[in-house]
Amino acid sequence: MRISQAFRFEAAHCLPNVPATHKCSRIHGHSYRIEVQLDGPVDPVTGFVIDFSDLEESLVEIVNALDHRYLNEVEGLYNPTAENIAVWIWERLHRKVPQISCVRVYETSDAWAEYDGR
Ligand SMILES: Nc1nc2c(c(=O)[nH]1)N=C([C@H](O)[C@H](O)COP(=O)(O)OP(=O)(O)OP(=O)(O)O)CN2
Repeated sequence: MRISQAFRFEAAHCLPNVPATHKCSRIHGHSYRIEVQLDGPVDPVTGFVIDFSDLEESLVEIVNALDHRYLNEVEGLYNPTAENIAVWIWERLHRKVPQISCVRVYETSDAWAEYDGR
């Protein structure tokens, strides 16, 4: 069974490794949407893969570390592309919730990066 939970955060960033002429070399903001997906068996008693509330609790620390921040200053996010944010979230969440199968980061409503640990 596959389940998913989404959360949002607002943050500013710039991309330090693009040319100075690239628009993303300047500080700008995004309303990020993150989708976390989990794969696992359904517990026959609860009917859950995992309780959404427990997953939400595991996400609180991660959201607090990102929400209303300048992402380049967050430890481990010197170059905060959508790809690198997906890996950053995966690494922190996977320690707490080993059933996660992928993390998807929407930087805009049209563009996302997805990481599944590979
Ligand atoms: N592969 C990636 N490419 C880009 C990333 C990224 O994280 N991974 N990030 C950016 C910038 O952060 C940029 O702000 C996003 O650019 P864009 O998709 O063009 O978004 P806009 O809202 O500025 O879109 P408009 O179409 O100009 O309105 C760039 N590339």
